[in-house]
Amino acid sequence: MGDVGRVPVGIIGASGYGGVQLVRLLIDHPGVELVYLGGESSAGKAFGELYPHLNHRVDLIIEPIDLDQIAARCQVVFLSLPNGLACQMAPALLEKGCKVLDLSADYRFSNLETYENWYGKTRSDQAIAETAVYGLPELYRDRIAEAQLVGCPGCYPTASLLALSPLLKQGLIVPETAVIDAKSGTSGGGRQAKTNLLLAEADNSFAAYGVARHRHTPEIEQVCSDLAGHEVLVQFTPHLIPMVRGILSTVYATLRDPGLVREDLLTIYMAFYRSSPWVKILPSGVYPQTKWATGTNLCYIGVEVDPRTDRIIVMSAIDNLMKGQAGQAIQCLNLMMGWNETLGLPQLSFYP
Ligand SMILES: NC(=O)C1=CN([C@@H]2O[C@H](COP(=O)(O)OP(=O)(O)OC[C@H]3O[C@@H](n4cnc5c(N)ncnc54)[C@H](OP(=O)(O)O)[C@@H]3O)[C@@H](O)[C@H]2O)C=CC1
Ligand SMILES: CC(=O)N[C@@H](CCC(=O)OP(=O)(O)O)C(=O)O
Repeated sequence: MGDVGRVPVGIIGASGYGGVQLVRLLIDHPGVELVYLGGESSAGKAFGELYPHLNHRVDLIIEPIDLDQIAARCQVVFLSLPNGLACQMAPALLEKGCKVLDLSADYRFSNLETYENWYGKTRSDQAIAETAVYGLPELYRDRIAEAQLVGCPGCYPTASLLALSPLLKQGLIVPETAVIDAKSGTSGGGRQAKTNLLLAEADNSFAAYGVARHRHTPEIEQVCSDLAGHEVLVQFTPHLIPMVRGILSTVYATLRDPGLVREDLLTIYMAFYRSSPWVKILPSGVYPQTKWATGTNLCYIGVEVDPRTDRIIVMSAIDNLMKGQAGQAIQCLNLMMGWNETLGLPQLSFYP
């Protein structure tokens, strides 16, 4: 068991990019003790052997996955696994009373038919999926605080939804006109070897992929529909850019009231995110850069209006492994445990 007062926490999938980012954050988190790391091909290796720069801080061995044992040792379990595995593990952990935060797509959809159609996997745990809360704190803070199971958002949906939410919630745009043009660094694809993520393939190159069919589209649409109060379809195009960390999402939409100017919209965004410590609305005329967010859980948002087209253009920048993944999962953990949303997350920001 963990130290008195500290919550014992485990990570399944500790060797991956999400896993190592969780480890780096959790070893300095004052509320938790990291007691278990699990994996498949890495099982049996010392974590410090895989990540020597953390050897002096982490003396855990990556263990094979025994759910009974994990539940006996951990109060909270992070699942940082490829899609389709969390749904095989979460039910047993939940039944034994663990709180579960899943970083994959398995528990992001309330309707599993959508998941099955887009992810090509069959599921039989609709009842459990319905208990899961979508882990975007800026929209679902109260529900996350009560949840036993959180389905953490994808990286593109996080950046894109934070840009779109104030507009949808207040009916300021025609939802169907939303076009999302997003760019990600290569770490978004995970640590496993993939040809398109090799330096020789990705460097000095910039291209769209998954055009008109990327699986983050229905995830973004689910939340947009929730905010708009009716079914909304959006156009989402992701791009791979030659950098390691970061996402820049640029969102275009037609304003319902063509009289709105940039300053009006900035006031609306600032009010919407007034109680959200991890969203920074940039001053008038300043647009976000991905490097400002690197290593932080921050989402930077810049807003512009084009009076010639009556379109709003919103730009959001995050670190895909932080606000887009591990950092956001810890923000959710903080809410689930009744702690301050910022606990254990680095405050450093490159923009004042
Ligand atoms: N990278 C990103 O920017 C983001 C990723 N996500 C999602 O988070 C999840 C983790 O992503 P990421 O960290 O990038 O992935 P990685 O490919 O870097 O890591 C995957 C992890 O899963 C483990 N694993 C794979 N197969 C099995 C198995 N059969 N049983 C047990 N463990 C297994 C691996 O362990 P081992 O090495 O031991 O085999 C490894 O630790 C994914 O669902 C991803 O889609 C979400 C938001 C952003
Ligand atoms: C650059 C890159 O490959 N990015 C990943 C998105 C990572 C992510 O958030 O995926 P999940 O929804 O599976 O969690 C992709 O487009 O598949």
